[in-house]
Amino acid sequence: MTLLEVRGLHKYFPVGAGRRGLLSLRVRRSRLHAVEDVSFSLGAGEALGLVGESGSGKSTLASLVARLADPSSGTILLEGEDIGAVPAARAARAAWRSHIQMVFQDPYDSLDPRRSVREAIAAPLARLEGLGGARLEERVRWALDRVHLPAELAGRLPHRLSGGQLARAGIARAIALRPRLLILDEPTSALDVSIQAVILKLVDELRRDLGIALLFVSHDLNVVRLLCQRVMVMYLGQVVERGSVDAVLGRPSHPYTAGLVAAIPALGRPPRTGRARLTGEPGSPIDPKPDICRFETRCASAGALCRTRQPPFLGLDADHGVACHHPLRGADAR
Ligand SMILES: Nc1ncnc2c1ncn2[C@@H]1O[C@H](COP(=O)(O)OP(=O)(O)OP(=O)(O)O)[C@@H](O)[C@H]1O
Repeated sequence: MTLLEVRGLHKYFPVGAGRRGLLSLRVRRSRLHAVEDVSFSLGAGEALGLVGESGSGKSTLASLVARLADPSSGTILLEGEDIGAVPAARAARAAWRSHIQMVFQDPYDSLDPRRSVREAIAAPLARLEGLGGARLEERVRWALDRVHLPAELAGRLPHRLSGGQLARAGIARAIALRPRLLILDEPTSALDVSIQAVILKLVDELRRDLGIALLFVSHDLNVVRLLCQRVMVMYLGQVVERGSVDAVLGRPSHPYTAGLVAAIPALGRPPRTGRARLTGEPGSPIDPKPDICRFETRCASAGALCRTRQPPFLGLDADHGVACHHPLRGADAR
């Protein structure tokens, strides 16, 4: 069953003071294209990884789907209901608010330093579900138990918890509302490597046991491979490749994906070198030329077509698509 459907989502940020054209009376403002024409769907209980270099638009897309920010245009459907049209300021009180929850990189973004863990978990339950008394306490206990956080830590303030305990508390707060979709933005990047693995295992356990779908933002393709069934690769605000983890990371078709995959440090061997290696810097996301492939400046396969037309999104098979005029095939991809 489709839980989430996103169609043609855009997010522009105005930049600079604006310029007046020579022959025009209108002031033209520059725009930063943070998310551009993004479409995807997510099934109930499914995990979708969102990968790409810094600045590719992952966090902006996550915050649009979490309805913490308003899209410039496009549609976001949750179980068929159009939640994208509700302004973010009102979304906080919407009936579907508890169905989508976000876990941030820094637990302090969701845990008030002056509130105990118990209060942090209880507040949204009281506000959104009107829970109180024994039922509220029972749900708080349930959430703590699900994330394996000892009940005796519930009275502590966030600064008296370890990094791993804080991460668990942030997840407990989100799952206490029994969401259908959990959005995790680099949830473990602030943690020690040994604790990261434990927290990721916990997230996977919650997805399996509670049937929560995950939108998982990460720099780390190894983590996405372990945790997700599907993956979406972003470059300068656009989705350049999408599909099952096996297809996209096993047989990448976009030269950019191939570059990211080649850079994965596998156990016991250094990152690959050669054709697939990513070099150069991404172009500017401010007022990008409309008729040009965004990756053209870094692409070894770029030709005349790439400099005159944006590549359309092509379906390669049932669950694998790529936006490239010259997709890689077979051995090219490695
Ligand atoms: N509030 C904002 N105002 C202006 N520009 C913004 C704003 N938020 C993000 N951007 C810009 O939008 C683009 C996408 O940023 P975003 O944070 O979504 O990328 P990201 O892929 O999540 O990067 P990272 O992995 O570093 O978090 C960047 O160019 C960024 O500078």
